[in-house]
Amino acid sequence: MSTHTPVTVTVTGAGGQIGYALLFRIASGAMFGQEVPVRLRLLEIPAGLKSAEGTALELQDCAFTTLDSVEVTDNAARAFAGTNVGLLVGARPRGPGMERGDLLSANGAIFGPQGAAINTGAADDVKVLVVGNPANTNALIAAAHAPDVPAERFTAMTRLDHNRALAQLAGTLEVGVGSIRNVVIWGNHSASQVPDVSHGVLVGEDGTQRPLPDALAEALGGAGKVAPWLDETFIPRVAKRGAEIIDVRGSSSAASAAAAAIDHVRDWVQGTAGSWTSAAIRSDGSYGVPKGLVSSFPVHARDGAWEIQQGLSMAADVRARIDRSVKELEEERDMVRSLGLV
Ligand SMILES: NC(=O)c1ccc[n+]([C@@H]2O[C@H](COP(=O)([O-])OP(=O)(O)OC[C@H]3O[C@@H](n4cnc5c(N)ncnc54)[C@H](O)[C@@H]3O)[C@@H](O)[C@H]2O)c1
Ligand SMILES: O=C(O)C[C@H](O)C(=O)O
Repeated sequence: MSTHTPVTVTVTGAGGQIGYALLFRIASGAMFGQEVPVRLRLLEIPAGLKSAEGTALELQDCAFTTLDSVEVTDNAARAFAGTNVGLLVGARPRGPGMERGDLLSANGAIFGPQGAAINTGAADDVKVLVVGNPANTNALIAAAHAPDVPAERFTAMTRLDHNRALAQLAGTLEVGVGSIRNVVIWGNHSASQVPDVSHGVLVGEDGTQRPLPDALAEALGGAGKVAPWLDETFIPRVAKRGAEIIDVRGSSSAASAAAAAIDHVRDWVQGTAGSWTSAAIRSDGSYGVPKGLVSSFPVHARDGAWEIQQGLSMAADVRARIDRSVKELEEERDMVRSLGLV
């Protein structure tokens, strides 16, 4: 029997498709390791309760040694009482004829009350990852309703975009994903996001490091081919991968989103051991991103806190792309402000 204190994890939208891909991995120890028991709280709306209850039955049947308990509820206060990690997955999808303002307003009605429930009842060390879209601005809304929780504990997921970038690069370079380091996703989790390879390195089997742009030049057949490949192939492929998955699969990414959520929280809790990754976190004004916006940065984690990797140089085209993505985040923030949601 484990001597570790159990971690309480709340997953909203637990009856949905990401929930189904996520909960079994959390329960089996993928997020906190094999020594840490997990107490799961599954939050759904009444229409989703049956599905979540079915998932809870299956979780029980897995007999995971790391699973302490599972509770299903449609009551946010109950779901977040004492929670250490909140995974806010359930969101209102964009319906036919719905404008961006309608979508933000519908999500404000979800993330505002959930932020308030976290404020009232969550554990002092609570960490929140927002997955439900529009993730960055939903995180902003939730944080605004939790004035007693440090705002930097509300993060949004761009790890899936980061992982997609690694996979595209690994395919092009014909190397394993594990040999690619220091790729960054900047900005919003939307088509305006900025996948940036300019600081990337390729680590050889003997530990030698090579700038990623040089490795790409060799793979693509010349240094002059890198910029067009980044502009016309790599960046749009990564930024629009969500739409590609929806097109091919008939519904949005689920298992890859769940895997990215595991990566994000595992790194946040356990640390990144010197390397960096990407996460949307509250801006402290770094890299000219207005303070308070939840934007994706190159980050590393230490002692349970994200830190922005500082001092990276930036080419003019990367800067211009980041400015466009940040402008979109500012527009979303202004819209939720005008709706009284933050
Ligand atoms: N950030 C990312 O990289 C990323 C990647 C993939 C998907 N997403 C987003 O994640 C969200 C969930 O995707 P999915 O495929 O699981 O959707 P889904 O429709 O299968 O499941 C969503 C679930 O949320 C529930 N729900 C709705 N409102 C709720 C509320 N107030 N409280 C609790 N539960 C609520 C629904 O009943 C449903 O069961 C979507 O917004 C999707 O766009 C984000
Ligand atoms: O792109 C989407 O609409 C779904 C999700 O955010 C994704 O990136 O897969």
